[in-house]
Amino acid sequence: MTSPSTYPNQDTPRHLVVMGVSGSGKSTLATALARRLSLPMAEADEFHPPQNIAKMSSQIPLTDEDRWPWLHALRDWMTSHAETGSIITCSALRRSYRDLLRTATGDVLFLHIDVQTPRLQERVAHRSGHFMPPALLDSQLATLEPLAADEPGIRLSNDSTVEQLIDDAVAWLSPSLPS
Ligand SMILES: Nc1ncnc2c1ncn2[C@@H]1O[C@H](COP(=O)(O)OP(=O)(O)OP(=O)(O)O)[C@@H](O)[C@H]1O
Ligand SMILES: O=C(O)[C@H](O)[C@@H](O)[C@H](O)[C@H](O)CO
Repeated sequence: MTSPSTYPNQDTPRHLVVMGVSGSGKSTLATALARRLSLPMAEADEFHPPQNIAKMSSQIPLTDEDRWPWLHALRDWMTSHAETGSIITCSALRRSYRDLLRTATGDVLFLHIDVQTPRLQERVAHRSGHFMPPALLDSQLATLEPLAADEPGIRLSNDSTVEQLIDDAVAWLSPSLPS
């Protein structure tokens, strides 16, 4: 995984994509980072068409065909925030999905929150009021292709507290943040 310091031009807008399977803590980290870095934020779940939400709610995993229009919409949202940069949550499970998101205007960096499976199972089992059923976690994990060595991003272990995660993310980003 490449460091953001390989993008030394601080004038280039930077989009941060907080990625990972369901329940990994994307919304929690992205909300805190958006506040810390004063970046506009979007939640990928808000970009799903109703039929995708209905499918997942019925315990049917999304296919690539279900995901492409959704990923295009997210990519376009990032491009529309090219002047400021942005932060989004997005599962971004496959390399090909990330390749598409990387076509947004500006640099696109991925922060993958990696959580041990038993901890994930516990989290999704105990959360209420969310459309995503715990039964879909296995398919999320099976679909996940972790960041490859040539993909600009970082793997963050979410066995730590939210505060520690934020500090790790900010420390990793700091070479590229305006001083
Ligand atoms: N670092 C952490 N330590 C302990 N619990 C956490 C941590 N991060 C998030 N959580 C908890 O895990 C649950 C899932 O978090 P969150 O909603 O942020 O995940 P998510 O990846 O956005 O989920 P989804 O994609 O399914 O919407 C929440 O109950 C949240 O409070
Ligand atoms: O790519 C996908 O299968 C979806 O984005 C899912 O990951 C959920 O929308 C999200 O995780 C909410 O729980």
